[in-house]
Order: sequence, then structure tokens, then C-alpha cells
Amino acid sequence: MIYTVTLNPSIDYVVNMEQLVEGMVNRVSTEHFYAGGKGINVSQILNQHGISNRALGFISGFTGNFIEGSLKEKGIDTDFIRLSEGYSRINMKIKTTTDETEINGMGPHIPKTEIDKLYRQLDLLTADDTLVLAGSIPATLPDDFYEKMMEHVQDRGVKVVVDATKNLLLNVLTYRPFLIKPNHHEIAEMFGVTISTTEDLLQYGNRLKDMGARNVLISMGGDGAILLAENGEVYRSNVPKGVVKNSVGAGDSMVAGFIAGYEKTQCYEQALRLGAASGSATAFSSDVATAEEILALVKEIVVQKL
Ligand SMILES: Nc1ncnc2c1ncn2[C@@H]1O[C@H](COP(=O)(O)OP(=O)(O)O)[C@@H](O)[C@H]1O
Ligand SMILES: O=P(O)(O)OC[C@H]1O[C@](O)(COP(=O)(O)O)[C@@H](O)[C@@H]1O
Repeated sequence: MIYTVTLNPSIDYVVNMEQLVEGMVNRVSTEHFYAGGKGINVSQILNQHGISNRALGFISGFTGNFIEGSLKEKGIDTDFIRLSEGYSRINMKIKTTTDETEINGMGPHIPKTEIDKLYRQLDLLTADDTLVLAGSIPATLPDDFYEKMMEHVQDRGVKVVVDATKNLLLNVLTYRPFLIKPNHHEIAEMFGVTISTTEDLLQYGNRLKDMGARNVLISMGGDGAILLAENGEVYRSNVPKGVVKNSVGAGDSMVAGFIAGYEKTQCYEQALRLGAASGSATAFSSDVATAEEILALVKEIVVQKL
């Protein structure tokens, strides 16, 4: 079974407007509300691929009800811990004709008693399970919370996937995560360097492998992705033709597509292909993609060995 953990789920309030003018009243031309947060997006796409999974994490308030309700409506198995105070956050995604701006909320305080409940859920995981830790760690939890969770399951051979940024990601590498998926900007930020060539990316991708990551998937938005696989091979995927509607969740969709592809074939090349199709399908859709949208793109993905 695959378990996703979203410590700080959100309602993604996605709006379109022609232009965003700071300091003025701005009015939107379209608006949509989606259940969001990286682990939750991974669960939604795994579900589209027919891979059974359970979404874990913390929710609270009326916003939490919306998140849980909309996942249930889509048939996604959830086992969220409900907090008695505060509200799950609202993340605003503003798409104009030229830019995408994001304003992400804070989220509720998570008391220690509730954290203990999450550890009790993790107690049940075995070597047959995959744990996906994705997204930021809320300000009220310690920065080393992902390390703590990995430490908690490490003796049981659970496969762990981490999609997080900067130190959150660097610090978990000693626990040998099965997969990490930084984007090219995050790699540059992590190492405090400017990346201008594929060689640069490969150099830092290999550095992440040396530090402990088993598979490093580097996404590059509209420029595709590079996989430095555990078997020593390096693959590059293209992006299919299409019109970008909302790239929020593209990275999470890529992670889910990769996991689904690997579960189905045990082949890294196929995993990358399904990951790339899932990422682009979400970029070309206003919500996270459907199975039909993903399958329509799979044949357009070209995976090349570097
Ligand atoms: N503009 C785009 N056009 C086509 N595919 C895209 C686009 N943006 C993202 N994707 C697909 O989604 C994947 C992940 O996107 P990316 O933006 O790099 O992730 P993140 O959201 O984590 O920053 C890309 O590698 C690509 O396959
Ligand atoms: O936990 P974080 O880093 O604040 O990110 C949460 C946001 O990330 C998303 O999961 C989208 O992530 P990506 O665009 O990186 O795939 C949104 O649904 C959510 O609002």
C-alpha cells in the first residue's frame, strides 16, 4: 500500500485575471477551489492510475471538511487526523496572462498529542509499503520532522519518497529515500549555485545520489525532466505539445506518475514516461489531470538515454 503524508493540506483557490496590480483592487475572471497539498495531489494522481493508496495528514475547520469531502467524492481513501482548533490553509494561485503568483497560507497549530497519532499510523507500515512525504513542514512542527518520520520507519524497510525543498530534502538523504524530485531551481538553491547546462544538473544530481538518494528525478517545467536512476542509467524526457492552463501540481503529478509506472513495470524508463505524461497532463488541465488526459499524452513522451 502507498501512504501519502500531507502535513499542511490546503484548499487551492485558483483564479485567473488579466493582470495583477499590487496596491489596487483586483478582480478575478475565473475561480476554482481544489483540495491541494503535495501529498494529496500525489494521492489523486495515484488514484487516476488505479494504484490504491491512503492520504494521511492533519486537517481542521471548515476548510478541512472541504478537503476531506472533495477527496471522498473522488473515491480517495483518507485517514486524516482531525485537529480540534484552527483551519486548514487556503493557498491562492493567481494566473495572469504573463505570470503565476502563489500566496500560500500558514495552516493550523499541530499539538503533540496529534503528532503522536501520526506516529501510531506509521507503526503499521511494513516493507511492502511506500511512504510519500511531500510538501512543506508547517511552522509549528520541527524542521527535522521528515527525518524523524523516516527514522521511525527505517528498520522496517519501508520505501520512502520525499518531495520537499532545501534543507528538508538535504537532511533526509542519509536515510536513503527511494526517490526525490527536486526541480532545477531547487537544485540551484540547495547548492547555492547557478545552473546553466545539463552537465551542471547531472553533476549536482549525482551529488544528491552520493549523499544517499537512490533515484533523483529532476523536473524542469516546460523543459522536461532528467532521471538519475539507481541502476546508474540517466534518462531524459521531453514534454508533449499542449497549452498550459495551470502548472500547480505538475511536480506532484510527476512524482505520482513515476511511482505508478514503477509499481506497474519495475522499469525506470517506463516510470519516467508515466511521470512525464502525468506532469504535463496536469499542466495542461485546470485541476490535477484525469487518467484519460494522462493516457492521451503517454505516446508523445520520448525518453532518451543520456
Ligand atoms: N509548461 C509545461 N509544459 C509541459 N509540461 C510541463 C510544463 N510544466 C511542467 N510540466 C511537466 O511536469 C513536470 C514537473 O513540472 P515542474 O514545474 O518542473 O515541477 P514543480 O511543480 O515541482 O516545480 C515537468 O518535468 C514536465 O514533465
Ligand atoms: O506544502 P507547500 O510547499 O506549501 O506546497 C503546497 C502547494 O503545493 C501544491 O501541492 C502544488 O505543488 P507543485 O506545483 O510543486 O506540484 C499545491 O497544491 C499546494 O498549494
